[in-house]
Amino acid sequence: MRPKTIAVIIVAAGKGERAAATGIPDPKQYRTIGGKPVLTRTIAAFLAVPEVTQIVTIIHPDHGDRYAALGLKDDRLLPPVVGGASRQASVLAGLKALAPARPDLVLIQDAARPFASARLIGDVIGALSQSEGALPTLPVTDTIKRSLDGTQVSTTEDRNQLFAAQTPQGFRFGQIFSAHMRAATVPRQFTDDAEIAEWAGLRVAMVAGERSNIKITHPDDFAHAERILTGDLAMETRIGTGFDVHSFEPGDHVWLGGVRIPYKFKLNGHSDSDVALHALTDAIYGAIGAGDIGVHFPPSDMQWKGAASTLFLKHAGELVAKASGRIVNLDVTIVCEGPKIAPHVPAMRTVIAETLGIASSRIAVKATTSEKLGFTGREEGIVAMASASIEVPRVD
Ligand SMILES: Nc1ccn([C@@H]2O[C@H](COP(=O)(O)OP(=O)(O)OP(=O)(O)O)[C@@H](O)[C@H]2O)c(=O)n1
Ligand SMILES: C[C@](O)(CO)[C@H](O)COP(=O)(O)O
Repeated sequence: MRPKTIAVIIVAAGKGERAAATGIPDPKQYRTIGGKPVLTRTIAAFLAVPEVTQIVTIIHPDHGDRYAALGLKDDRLLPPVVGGASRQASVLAGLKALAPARPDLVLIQDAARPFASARLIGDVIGALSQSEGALPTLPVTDTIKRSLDGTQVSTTEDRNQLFAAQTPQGFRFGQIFSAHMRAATVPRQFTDDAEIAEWAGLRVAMVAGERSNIKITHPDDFAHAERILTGDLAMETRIGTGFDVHSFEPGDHVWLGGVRIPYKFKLNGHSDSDVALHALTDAIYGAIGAGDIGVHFPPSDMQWKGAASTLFLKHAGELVAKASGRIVNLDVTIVCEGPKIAPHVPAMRTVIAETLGIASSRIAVKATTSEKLGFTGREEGIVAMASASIEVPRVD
């Protein structure tokens, strides 16, 4: 397959009025964090991703000299383009500038978010293989109130359905370009590109955002940004392991890795007995110190009788999100003489990826026989072993 062309629009044409501080003349995107201008950091984050083929920065008409003073040089950097009076208008200016090159994909990024990681950018690109749009989000952790007059609480929202949107937001170029062109003709301001995509009827998938991917909006966000750089708000990596065994009984199929595989036996157990998903689920629980599958889904509870094990895996993924964590990678090994696992590995990776909302490149499924030794060798059952690597906010 032809490599995809992936362009990036970095919108830097705002005035940064809310972040302005007395005695500091530079707008926020030209101020420094850790000695480097915010905009330089944002652009560098995308230059660090080899799949990115071109980057266009949208600047304010008064900031030409400031942009030139950054001294940025790279073959993939296009000349800056002047933006409009709103973020929406600035993005459209970027899309128009890219139209002659017509890239396959476009990522739209706020200059004011200097800490998007290469991994986050990769996840957004990865999600675009299955979705028309990809949006990094974080679950809302504060209780959210609605007020009709700004002084009295009117209602409390159900935060379980609320997510904070970040950038980069990724799209197929042609689709977001025509959506933006149409949006420019209606009397409505859209605050992000995902909202324009939703309005145009495009499907936008959520990928896990990052706590460190802050938008510098207010003066104290600079201190916050310095703390991110010095590691005070850094993430740490946790490892969890999972192990599961189920015995065979007469039957005609097994569930493994979320896939139904015809076989001469079935696996005995309370749920669908998917050993591979059980081991993975326990590995995730283990990495975040959240007990094990039996604690959350007791076998004594009849509601889990025959349950699809994707339900358990999804729950573990939700606990990771609640802990503001993110799955780095998962690895499971299935030990059995049969059925043959290899033909089903791609489908298993897809089910696991979709259940957890992560890229399938973060998932490995492997299989081995035990050389006819032991209970797996005698075809009495199947074993699965898994490990999970998960990043969570550092605790000291
Ligand atoms: N006319 C505009 C307005 C905003 N942006 C960009 O959109 C991003 C998100 O906007 P925001 O953080 O609100 O920036 P400002 O508009 O600069 O901030 P303020 O509203 O405080 O002036 C920023 O990188 C900003 O430079 C833009 O390119 N063109
Ligand atoms: C696009 C955005 O970063 C998503 O959170 C945000 O909406 C941009 O900031 P603004 O203040 O709404 O312009």
